[in-house]
Parts: sequence; C-alpha cells; structure tokens
Amino acid sequence: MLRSHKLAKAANIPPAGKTKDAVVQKPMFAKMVQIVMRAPNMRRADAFAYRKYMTDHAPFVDVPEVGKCNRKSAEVRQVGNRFYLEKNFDEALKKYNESICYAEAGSEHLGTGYANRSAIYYEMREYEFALANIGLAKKHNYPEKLMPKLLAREENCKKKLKNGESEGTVPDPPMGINVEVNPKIPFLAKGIKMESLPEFGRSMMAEKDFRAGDVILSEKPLAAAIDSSLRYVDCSYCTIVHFNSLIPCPGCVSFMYCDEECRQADWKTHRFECGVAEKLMFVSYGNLFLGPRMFFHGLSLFNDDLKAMMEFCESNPRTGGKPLELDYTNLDPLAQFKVFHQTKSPTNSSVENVFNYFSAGYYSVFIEHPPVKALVKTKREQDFMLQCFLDYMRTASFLAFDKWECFATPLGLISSLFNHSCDPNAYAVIHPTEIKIAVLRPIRRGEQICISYGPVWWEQAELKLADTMLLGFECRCVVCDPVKTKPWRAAGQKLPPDALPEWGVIELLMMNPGGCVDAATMLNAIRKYVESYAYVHPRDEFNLALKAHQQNLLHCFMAELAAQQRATVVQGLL
Ligand SMILES: C[S@@+](CC[C@H](N)C(=O)[O-])C[C@H]1O[C@@H](n2cnc3c(N)ncnc32)[C@H](O)[C@@H]1O
Repeated sequence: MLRSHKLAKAANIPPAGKTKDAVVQKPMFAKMVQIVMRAPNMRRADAFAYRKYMTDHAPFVDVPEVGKCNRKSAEVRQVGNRFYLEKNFDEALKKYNESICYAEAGSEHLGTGYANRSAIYYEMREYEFALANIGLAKKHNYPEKLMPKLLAREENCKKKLKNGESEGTVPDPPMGINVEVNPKIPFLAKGIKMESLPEFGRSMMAEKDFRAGDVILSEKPLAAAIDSSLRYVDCSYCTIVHFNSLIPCPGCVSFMYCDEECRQADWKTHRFECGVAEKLMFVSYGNLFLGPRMFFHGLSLFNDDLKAMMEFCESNPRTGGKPLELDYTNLDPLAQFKVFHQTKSPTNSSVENVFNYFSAGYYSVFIEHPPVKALVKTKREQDFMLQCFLDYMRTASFLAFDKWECFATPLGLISSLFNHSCDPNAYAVIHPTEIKIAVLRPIRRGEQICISYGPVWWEQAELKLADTMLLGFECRCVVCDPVKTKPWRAAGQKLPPDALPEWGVIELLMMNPGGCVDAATMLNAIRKYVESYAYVHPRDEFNLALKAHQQNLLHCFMAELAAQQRATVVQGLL
C-alpha cells in the first residue's frame, strides 16, 4: 500500500494542487535525484547495481553517529520550555522527548525532562500521565533542590484522582470484538474467509451477514516502522503516540518507546540498529524501513542462525502466504514470519526503483555495523541480506496497513488481506498495539469486506477517486470501475420521509457531544439508523449517516485507546 504521492512528497515533488512549501525535503531522496541526474542509467538499476555505486562512493551515507549529550539535552529542553509558556503542549512534549532521548544516563537532565512533561500533563488534566512522569523524574536524578515542587504536584495529582477527576481508565463503550470469533484466530470474527479474486488478489469474504458496528478484527501487528520525522512522537515498536509520554533507548538518540515492555520487545530488532541509528534516520522513510526491520525480525526468530534462515527462504519461493491457515491460539512467531516471507507481491510497481535504491542504502549502513558484520560474512550471505531487504520492503509496502498521510506503519498479516474500496463497508483504525476493523454498513453473506486506504467517495468529492498515483494501484472498486458503477448506483432506494426526523434527533445529539447521552448510546443510535436505512445506500442522502458512523467509530476507538493507555500507566504506578 505504498502511496507514491508520499514518495513524491519526500522527494519534494508537490502533489497536484499543492504548493512546494507544503512538502518536506528528505535527504536520501535528494541523493537519489542527484544520482539519477548524474547517471541516468541508474534509473533502471537494480539493488545490486546501486550497492556497487554506493560501495564505489563509500561512505555513501556519510552521517556521523550522535551519542547522548547533556548540553544538547538542555538546549532542546529550553526550546520545549518556550513552547510550554506559549501553551503549545504538543510541540513542548516533542521537545521534552527529544531532550530526554539526548540526556546522559545518570544525569539530572533525564529527571528534569520527565518532570517538565509532568507539568504539561497536569495542565492537560491527564493526572495518570503526570504521576507516571513524576515517578520517572524521581527515579532519574531529579534535582533535590527542586523536589518540593515536584512532590507538591504529585500530591495534587493524587487528590484530583481521588476526587474522581480522571479522564477515564475504563473504555466506554468497550470496542473489542463483539461477535463470535474464529476458533483458530481469536482476534478475527467467525465467518470470514480468504479467497483469491482475479481483480483484487487475496481478499476477505463474508460467509455470513455482519451488522453495522460489529468489530470484526483486533490484530496485533507482526512488526512496525515509523518515519524518522516521528522519532520523538511515536513508539518505535508499536507506533502509538502514547500521549507523547515515551522513554528513550539507552543506547541511541533516535528510538523511543511507550514503556519498558515495548523497549524490550523491540530490542530483538533494534540491537542491529542501535549504533547506526543516525545513519538509518537519514535513510528512513516510513514503511520502507520495514524492509530491513523484517529481515532482522526474521533473523532473531531463527536465533541469529543465518544459514538456517537462508535455507528456509531459498527453498520456499514466494508463491503466496496463507495467514488464515495458522493456528493463532498457540502462536508461533516464526510460522508467522514464514507466511510473511512467502507472500507474493508485485515486482513491477511504479516505485520499484525506489525500493532498489533504498534497500541498497540501508545495506550500505548495516554492512559496516559490527553486530551485522559478525553474522553476515560471506558474499552469498551479503547478497542474501540485500535481496531480503528488497523483497521485504516490497512486501511490507504492499501489505502494511498504512493509512493515507500516515507515516507510522504497523504490519498485520490478517488486516493486510482487506482490500481497498472507495465505497468501503468496513472501517479500520490503528489502535494501542492492534489494528482494529469495524463494520461500517451492513455486510451480506458472500460480499467482499473492504476498508478504505484513503479516499472514500462520500468524503473526497473533489478528488479523482481512482487516482493510481494516490493508491499505488489501479482501483477496481464499484466507484472506480465504470462497468460496476451503474448497477451499484442504481441499487440505492429512496429514503422514506419518516427517516428524516429520526436523523434530525441524531444530528442534534451529535451537536452536543458529551451532553445528555453517553458515547455508547450515541454509537448505538447511529448504528441502528445505518442498519435500518442501509437499503438507501449509495444514494447521497445516506452519506451523512455513513460519515457520522465512521467518525463515531473513530472517536470510540480513540477514546478506548486513551482509557487503556491511562489504565496501563496506572498499572505501572502500583
Ligand atoms: C494490502 S494488499 C491487500 C491484499 C492483496 N489483495 C493480496 O493479494 O495480498 C493491497 C493490494 O491489494 C490490491 N488491491 C487492494 N484493493 C484493490 C482495489 N480496490 N482494486 C484493485 N486492487 C486492489 C492491490 O494490488 C494492492 O496493492
């Protein structure tokens, strides 16, 4: 699901209708443009030719590694303080995160960064997060002379929570799977199968009816990657923002995590990155980073036995993975990796040259890194690593749940089977450490279950929906395929007059969020309306209901996430 417009963005090529100021320059893309201009034959180069070019021009990624540094930590914190005074809490938190990441072990700067974050959470009325950060500050050398102020804040937070002033630690409504589950895949609804369709490839089909609001998937990603621009915002392991309350990797200044659990889980992969993190950040671009991350993820699962990994990979061609055949009640992560490895992905994408160039770019960094050098020694092993970077980058870009304009990419084997439609009947969100999918409008037995990777016809009137540039493939959905559009449009029946007052009540309630009805009642009201009048779809008069349902699902999923995050933080305080 690689969005070529995002690549254009990185290369500083504005998408149609946007000015150049709106886009970000990415140094690795700038290098690629230079090479292709200097040596136009490189436009069709494969990863091995790029590797040769990079070796001939070594060091190709000539970026010094940066260590922990208290001076830098203090400087960045000052910038954060300015944002804090302006009450720009988001920017202040990002700067405090960066400051924390730079702070040297055992220094006061670490404690001060956490304490400053706690002040922001206090003002945001996020008392659980304030307390968690006060705890971190106390653990990490917060200066004694400032301690009374911190302790007073701690007391105030406790009082507030005792008075019931929490923003909530129990999701209401709970947004977990609310239908019978597949006995072998407890995070997927029963009654969904995978089928290969000529126009779409692997597809998810309903074997029974589903109702609007049914939560049908809640999958933990196999792996994830974030763009370098998010390194002080998102957890590098699960990609979640976590209210910007992150802890640093002790070894580098570019990887941060929600908590100790994420940090330890990521170490299996990050141990190969730590030490070359700055170079990787120079190369890093969203889901492309999943290429090398998946290679090291696999290598770890093979217990660093590169020979065993090569043996498996070379004797198992990419004939197509079947993730629904695994038994997830007794999950074997290596079996999951093997399915990922066997996934068939297109090798003729319009961004194939980008994959070739970036896999060689990552290779040029990793191959000089001692922990990698120690394992990847012979020419054959080195070629294998480069080939894996390329293949996995391609597969991950094809599969990853990567919503439009989103630079954090969790990869789930089952969520990635849901195809796109500009008229989706399901809705997907990235959740704490899960990818969740809910039914948007009733789905009948035999229908394909589709989410939207970005464009939705009722939202994007000004966009050309079948924009291959945006999606990265030619969309064959009912909106975009002219053969299907006419019968699809004709299927909608008129909205009965008595539906209007019913909708009027819902609209009134929506205008007053948090007013006289709670989120669960609101969700139910919209869901019921969508169920009752789904036969009107796809007539325009039904669009408001679909839009409201989608917004409400997002709201409820996000509220659930926030409540779960507060609850996790409270657990850590006990
Ligand atoms: C995340 S994968 C979905 C699973 C995929 N069908 C498979 O076989 O693995 C995304 C890819 O599925 C195909 N696809 C998804 N939605 C499509 C659509 N609306 N029209 C045509 N192809 C689609 C495209 O090849 C796209 O790159």
